[in-house]
Amino acid sequence: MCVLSRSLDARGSPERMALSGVHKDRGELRIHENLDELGTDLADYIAELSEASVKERGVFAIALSGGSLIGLMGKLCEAPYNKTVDWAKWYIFWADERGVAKTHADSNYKLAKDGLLSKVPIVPSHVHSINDSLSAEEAANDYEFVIRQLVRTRTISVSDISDSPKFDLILLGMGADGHVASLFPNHPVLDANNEWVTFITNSPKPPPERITFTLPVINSASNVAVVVAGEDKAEAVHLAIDDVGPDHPPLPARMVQPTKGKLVWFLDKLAASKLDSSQFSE
Ligand SMILES: O=C(O)[C@H](O)[C@@H](O)[C@H](O)[C@H](O)COP(=O)(O)O
Repeated sequence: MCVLSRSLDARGSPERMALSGVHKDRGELRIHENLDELGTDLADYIAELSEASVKERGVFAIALSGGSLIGLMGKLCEAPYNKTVDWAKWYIFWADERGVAKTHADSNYKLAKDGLLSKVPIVPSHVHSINDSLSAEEAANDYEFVIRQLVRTRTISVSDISDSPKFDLILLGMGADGHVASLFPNHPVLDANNEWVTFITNSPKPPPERITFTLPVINSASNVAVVVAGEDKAEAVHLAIDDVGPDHPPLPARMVQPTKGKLVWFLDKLAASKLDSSQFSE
């Protein structure tokens, strides 16, 4: 990837270097040799956004997804982040949740609780999980109601160009089919524009019932990070980032285009292996 630059990480550590670059219209790319480096860069990035947001607004409203993302965030539970991050100011949300009990192995809440939230001093009342005792439709409505209350009190900011919530950071994984959150390719859920939170009952990836942020909410965030690792994702990364022409209907990941916010891709070199480096600049 000759056009990408090898730069110091955010803390200037010579040991932790990433290939980084900017795609002309698909955001910033941070490509890492291995998952260890990716995890360190991701932890640095989240810690910096948290610090900036707490300084500016007094709180940090962050939305998580499921999948391998949570494991890749694991370094946040370690030094120095476990001591330096202002955890008491974090408010946690989910960009999507699966229609299972919170105690179920498939629950995104359980994944984050076990892998991250139980290991750092988050205030329990700041954890806004999706209600697992309701139907998918009711849970989506209920979650939107919760978010509306928190927008009203400005725990979550509001977009200045629509009435959408403006999360400080939304973290997304991406499936090999290009889905993000529970927004799947060719699914009518991609057209949900009037709701902040919606639901599906026929997910191609089990379990079938899911609750998800809609694209307008994702694209209203101040920051969106898409975190992708593994060779099986390389084709979807290529289709989501490179200019591939009109023959390819846009993948959901390609529809992630923050209106005013910043988009950053955290990739390992396997996931980035099919990118067209001629489309990047330093
Ligand atoms: O609940 C979910 O299934 C997700 O939130 C989903 O969008 C996930 O992030 C991707 O499928 C990537 O998952 P992997 O990183 O595990 O492939």
